[in-house]
Order: sequence, then C-alpha cells, then structure tokens
Amino acid sequence: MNANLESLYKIAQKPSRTIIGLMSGTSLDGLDVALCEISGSGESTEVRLVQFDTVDYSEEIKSEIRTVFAKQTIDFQKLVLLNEWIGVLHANMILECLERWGIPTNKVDLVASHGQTVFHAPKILHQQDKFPNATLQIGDGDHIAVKTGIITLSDFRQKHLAAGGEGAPLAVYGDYFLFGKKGENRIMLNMGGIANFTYLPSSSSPEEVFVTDTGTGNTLIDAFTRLSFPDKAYDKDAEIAKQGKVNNSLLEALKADEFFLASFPKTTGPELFNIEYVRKAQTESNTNDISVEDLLATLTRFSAETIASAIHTAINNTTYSAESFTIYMSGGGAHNPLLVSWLKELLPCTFSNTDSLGISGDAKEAILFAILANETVSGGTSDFGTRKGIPSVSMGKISFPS
Ligand SMILES: Nc1ncnc2c1ncn2[C@@H]1O[C@H](COP(=O)(O)OP(=O)(O)OP(=O)(O)O)[C@@H](O)[C@H]1O
Ligand SMILES: CC(=O)N[C@H]1[C@@H]2OC[C@@H](O2)[C@@H](O)[C@@H]1O[C@H](C)C(=O)O
Repeated sequence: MNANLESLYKIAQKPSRTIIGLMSGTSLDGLDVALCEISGSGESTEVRLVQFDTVDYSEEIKSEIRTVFAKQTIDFQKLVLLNEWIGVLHANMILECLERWGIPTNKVDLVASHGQTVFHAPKILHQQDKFPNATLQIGDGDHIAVKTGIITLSDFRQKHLAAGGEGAPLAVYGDYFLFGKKGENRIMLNMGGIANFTYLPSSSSPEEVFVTDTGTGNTLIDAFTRLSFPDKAYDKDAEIAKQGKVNNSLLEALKADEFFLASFPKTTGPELFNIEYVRKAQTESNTNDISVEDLLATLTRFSAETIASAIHTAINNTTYSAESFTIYMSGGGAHNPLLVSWLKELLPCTFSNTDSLGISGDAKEAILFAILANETVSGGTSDFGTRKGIPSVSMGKISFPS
C-alpha cells in the first residue's frame, strides 16, 4: 500500500483525531485556526477545542485578495498567483500557531482547509440556465500538505455542488451533529460577513432540519465603515451606527431585492451585497446625501430585519411557536450590540450564544471544517433525507505531503 494511504488508514482508525480546522471568511479579517480533538462521527461526533487563534491578515494580504474578491472582471494572472500564495500563507500561519502553542506538527493528524472564497455564484445570482451553481475557493491544499507535512483536506464545497447543493452553507453538518437536541427547538445563527442559520427543531429529524443564508450580516456595514473611515476595519461596538437614525425609505429599497423572496435554502455573498447594491437603493429612494451615521444605522437595521424575517418565515412554516426557540448566536456580528438588540426586539425567541453550549462562537466555522474532514476520513454519509440543499455526501479533496 502507498505509505500516504497507509498513514491515512491508520488515522481513520484512531479512537480520536487531532485536526486543525481553517476558515477565512468573507470579512477578510484573518485566518481562524482551530486545533480540535475529535472522536466519533456523525451524530456521535464529540469535539474538544484545544487551541484557537485568529491570525490577522496584514493590509497587504487584504488588499491583494480584494483585487479579485467578488468581482466580475479581474486580472486572471493575479487569481492564479493568489491561489498558490494563499496556500503558502495559510501553511505558514498553521506553523506559526503550532510553534506558539508548543505543539509539534507530527502530533496533528489532519488539516481541514476551507480556503478563501473569491466568488460565489449560485444560479439565483448568475441566472444562466446552462450553468450549474458554482463557487470558487482558493489557497491550494497541496501547498499546506507539503509545507506542514500534514495530510490536508480542502475544497469542501465542490462535492456539495456536484451533489446538487449550492456549495453552502455547510454549517448544518456541524450544527446538526453537535447541537441537534431532541426536545429543544434551536436555531444556530451565524453572523459573519453573510448571515446564515441552521434550523434544528425539537424532533431533531433530518427531514425538518435545514440551513440557509439570510443575506448580509456585516459585509455592508464593514464596507461603508471602511469607505468613510479608512483606518477602521468595522464599526466597533456599533459606535457610529448608534449615533445615526434608520432611514426607512432606504431600508425599504434595500429589502426589495428578489433574493429575499426566494424560498429556502438559498445562498448569497458580497457578489450581490456590495457597495453598488447600496448605491442603487440610495438612488431609488432618493437618499444619496444621508450621513454616514444614518447610513450605518440603516445597514445595521437591514441586517437585523432580514435575519429576523427569515427566522420568522422558517418558524411560521411549522407548528412550533416562536417563543419555544432558542437562538444561539455566533460569528463577529454577535459582538455588535446594536444588531443584537434589534434582533431581540424583532424576535420573541430566547437568545443565547454557542459558547453556552461549549463551543466558541468565533471558532465555530473553523471547527466545522475539522468536523467535515473527520467525517470524510472516518465517518459516513450522514442521512439528511431528501431535503434539498443538504446532500448526504463526504466532502474535501485529500492532499498528501509527499
Ligand atoms: N465588537 C464588534 N462590534 C461590531 N462588529 C463586530 C465586532 N466584532 C466583530 N464584528 C464584526 O464581525 C466581522 C467578522 O466576523 P466573522 O469573522 O464572523 O466573519 P467571517 O467569518 O469573515 O464571515 P463569513 O462567516 O460570512 O464568511 C467584522 O468584520 C465585524 O463586522
Ligand atoms: C461561499 C461561502 O464561502 N459562503 C460562506 C459565507 O460565510 C457565511 C455564509 O456565506 C456561508 O454560506 C458560508 O460559510 C459557512 C462556513 C458555511 O458554509 O456554513
């Protein structure tokens, strides 16, 4: 047997595996690195987060990624160069973390790398019948495997697409395995650049569970903060938005997109929710000259209302009462006090965060990829019934170090 396959075979049979999950999301703030100890698989998966760090992206890395990020027209050579460069950077970031944590590379069984999404194009966005749903993550896994010497799984979204999904959100696989609980109505709400939630009703039945994006989380707030205050990456603690007033005409124009009428599950990204999207809504609502404070208040309200409306729709489609649900928040938006206070005003549910369930909300997405790799190496194809958007598949391409 090939020596690489033999070592993978041994890893697959271990009672527990040490897996590094990596996620760098649409906010481009940095690389989340989660060192996990994982045992079991599927619904009996157990995860212990041993170490977690976000390695901040330098201004150089952010601006290089932004040259191709969510853009229709790009320098094609730059995309090719970035695919390799990000792979190397991510490998170095893993090595930095391991050194800081005092953990040798040979103690790690697997790396699970999401890569950097550069363009997400579900049919609802590209609207070209002959082309399927599509998405592209860069930062090649081979660089990570060769540089770290650790078997690496990467490019998880392509199998999901091949099996009929939109390539996202994948959160459901981790949320259902870790947080699905018979007898409790739970919603796992992640507010990153884009917001999404996993619906976990008390039946815990795979037939009822689903996951969907809701629209923008922080991406528009971040973009307009950066535009007016180039030294700020985001509106920390909603300090700017809190000084403004929601402009209702603009809010209605922002909510008018057909994405909000489409049924679940659906996915989106900054390819739709970007500066041009807001400028168009401002022109339509004659609000081009509103202050940056009012604009940020309105964009924060836009996130709150669209998240709340999607959750209302999900609950209204069932016989459960809204009051019986607990919403477990995660992602950077859970740190935005204005967004959270508006969500609490708009939804009669109980609010908590994933930390109260023993999983750090900031680490949750990186942990998800460690779980997906664990599933591929030693689990199965967990059955999500026939529900659209959650194919029962194993995901990730395997890169060997040699
Ligand atoms: N204290 C805070 N106040 C306001 N907003 C905050 C705060 N802390 C974090 N955020 C927001 O969270 C964002 C980062 O969120 P996160 O890391 O979850 O996004 P991401 O993983 O890149 O996105 P996605 O999940 O869409 O891929 C920041 O850009 C900022 O908008
Ligand atoms: C294409 C892509 O990278 N999508 C991300 C993004 O960030 C949040 C939301 O949009 C979600 O759909 C997804 O990531 C998480 C990890 C997911 O797949 O569940």
